[in-house]
Formats: sequence, structure tokens, C-alpha cells
Amino acid sequence: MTGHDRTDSELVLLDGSMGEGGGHILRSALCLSLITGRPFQLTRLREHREPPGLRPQHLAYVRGAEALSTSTSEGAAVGASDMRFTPGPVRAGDYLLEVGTAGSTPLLFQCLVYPLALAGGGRLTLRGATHLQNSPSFHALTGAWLPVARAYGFPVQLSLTHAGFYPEGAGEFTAEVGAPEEPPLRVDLPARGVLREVRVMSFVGGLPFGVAERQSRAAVAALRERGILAEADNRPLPVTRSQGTVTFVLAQFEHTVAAFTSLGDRALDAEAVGRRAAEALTRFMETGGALDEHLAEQLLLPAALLASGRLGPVTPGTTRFTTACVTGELTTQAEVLRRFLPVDIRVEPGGAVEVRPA
Ligand SMILES: Nc1ncnc2c1ncn2[C@@H]1O[C@H](COP(=O)(O)OP(=O)(O)OP(=O)(O)O)[C@@H](O)[C@H]1O
Repeated sequence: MTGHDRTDSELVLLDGSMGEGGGHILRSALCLSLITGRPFQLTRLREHREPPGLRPQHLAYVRGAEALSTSTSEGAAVGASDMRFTPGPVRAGDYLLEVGTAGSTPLLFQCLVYPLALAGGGRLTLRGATHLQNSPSFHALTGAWLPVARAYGFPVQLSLTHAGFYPEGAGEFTAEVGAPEEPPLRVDLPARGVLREVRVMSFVGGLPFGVAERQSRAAVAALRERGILAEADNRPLPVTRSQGTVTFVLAQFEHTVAAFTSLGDRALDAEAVGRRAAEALTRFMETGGALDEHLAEQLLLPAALLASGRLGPVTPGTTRFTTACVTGELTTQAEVLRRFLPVDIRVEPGGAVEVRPA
């Protein structure tokens, strides 16, 4: 179980419309509340989103946090704009959680993985969508998030049982989550260094394999036009009820890795889907950032846990990196972290980020 300090009981007040004002404020608050033992009150939840308030997938995040622990919530219901969460200790163990037809399992995973690891670990089996717009795909988790998690000493293994695409979802993946170990790496990433290798991977679930091949060919050709040579790999994905395709570009730089996902779209031909993934990499390479904007935002949480001394016996440490783009999500995430943890997070307009003990 995570040991909650008695001194950590101070209520955290959060305005859910601040910054980007999306569901990520709720997910980060749930994660940090479970870890610190601090209750939170969230008002004006997703006020500027359409429709506003909690959606079914957000409610699934609250229910997931409750399932892992003896936590309780008040006011959490579809459409609600205000809610309160009172955390209880997290129990190590195995959990099967559903996020609903079109909810993102990677987002639910990122909300729960750190509290579960800090409580001793276990297995998360998550059902719902695994490849959804505006969220990390399962392959972005394995390709980009996992090396970051391991750098902070979180031993996690991920396996995809079924891919789940919008709108049916019906996917499933499993995460074996170990207790944190001494971090093997010092995260200090001012620059990405030279490009070492690019892999293009196209996957299809429930659609002709030729779609994957067309996507990859277009991605490889678009990269070649920019002088980037890439290996292509096409694979079928196991699915149940849903159908979909995805092209994934994974770039290994000297110091970092960057992953770009382009999901199949009925309004686009396969070539456009492939090109979109390639263009995301070339746009990233026009910036000076070590990390892409999504990985930069995702790295803040383990960096803040390390800086605040929450990673068990590990000495509090400082993380430095540069991001391709300072997004509203990044600055909002930094603000949520400051409310829960004694950390100093500096985000320079040019993209340099530092997370250190307060
Ligand atoms: N292509 C991508 N690769 C990796 N991560 C992504 C990608 N697109 C979006 N994300 C991440 O997914 C998260 C989405 O959170 P966000 O709050 O915007 O959406 P949400 O939880 O679905 O809620 P809302 O419906 O309020 O937007 C953010 O952390 C964002 O960085």
C-alpha cells in the first residue's frame, strides 16, 4: 500500500477550466491524490469543452482510481462540473478495468500506473480503445513512454491483446507493473542529438493488409523526399469488433526517441495517413526540441515524483529537457503538479524545462 503521510491531508482546490482545461487535469489530480494522500476538489470541470463536464470516459478514470484503492468520491457523474475525491491507500494486485466503448485505455493506464507501482505493483488489464485520436496510442506507449518510465525506474511491460479503434473500442491491453527501482538513467536532455534510425510501422485490424502496405510506402517515400531513410514493417493487429489502421513512425535519436501516430480516417486515403505520420516527424525535426510535445508533457509527472522525493529510497533529483513546443497541456500539467507536490517547475518560452526539488 502507498503510505500516506498524516501531514499530507490538506485539500487541493483545482479549477478544471484552467489552462487547456481538459480531462488531463482530472487524470493528473487522481494520480497525484492517490500518491500523496491529499484529497482534491475540482470545479468547472471541462467548462470550455463541448459538451462540458464529465464524460463517460472521465467517469471511468474516477472509477478506476477508486477500484485500486479505498478512495471515495462525491459528485462524480456524467455531466457533473464539480467533484471531490478523497483518496485511500492503493492496494498492490491485479485489476481488470473497462473504460467504455470509445474511452482511451492508454490514458487510463497513465493515470493509474504510478500509484500502482508505488504501492508495490501488480497487473492492469484495461479494456476500451487502444488507438484513439488526441491521446497516446498503445504503440506510442510502448515506443516512447516506456523508455521514459524505465529511465525513472518504473519497470513496466505492456502487451496488446486486441486493438480497439473508434467508435467500437473493444480493445484490451495488459500492463505488468513492478515496484520502482533505482533509476538507471539521469534525465538531462538539452538536445536530441543526431538521427540514428527511423522505423515506419503500419498496422491493420479487420481491414485488408494492402492498406498497411500503402500507408507504409507513402510514409517511407515522404521521408525519403526529406533525405530520411526508413525501414518499413507491416503487421496485422488482432481485433474483436472494431476496425482500423494506424501508421506509426518511431525515430531513434542519439539521446531521445520520438514517436508519431497517424490513425486511419475514412475521409483520407491510405497514402495520406502514411504521409501524415512522416510529416509529423519532419515537423518535429524542424524544431530544436529534444522531446516532442506529448512526451514532454508525459515526462513531467515522473520528473516531479523524483524531484519531490516520492520515488521511495531514490534521492530527489532534477530533470532537464527541451520540448519541441510549449503547449497549454504542458503548462497546465506543471500547474497541477505544483499544487500537489513540493516541486519547482520552470518552463521557458523557448522550450527549456527544469523540474527540481522546491
Ligand atoms: N498523438 C499523441 N501522442 C501522444 N499523446 C497524445 C497525442 N495526442 C494527445 N495526446 C495526449 O493525450 C492527452 C489528452 O488529454 P486531454 O485532456 O486533451 O483529452 P481528454 O482527456 O480526452 O479530455 P477532453 O475531452 O477534455 O479533451 C494529453 O495528455 C495529450 O498530450
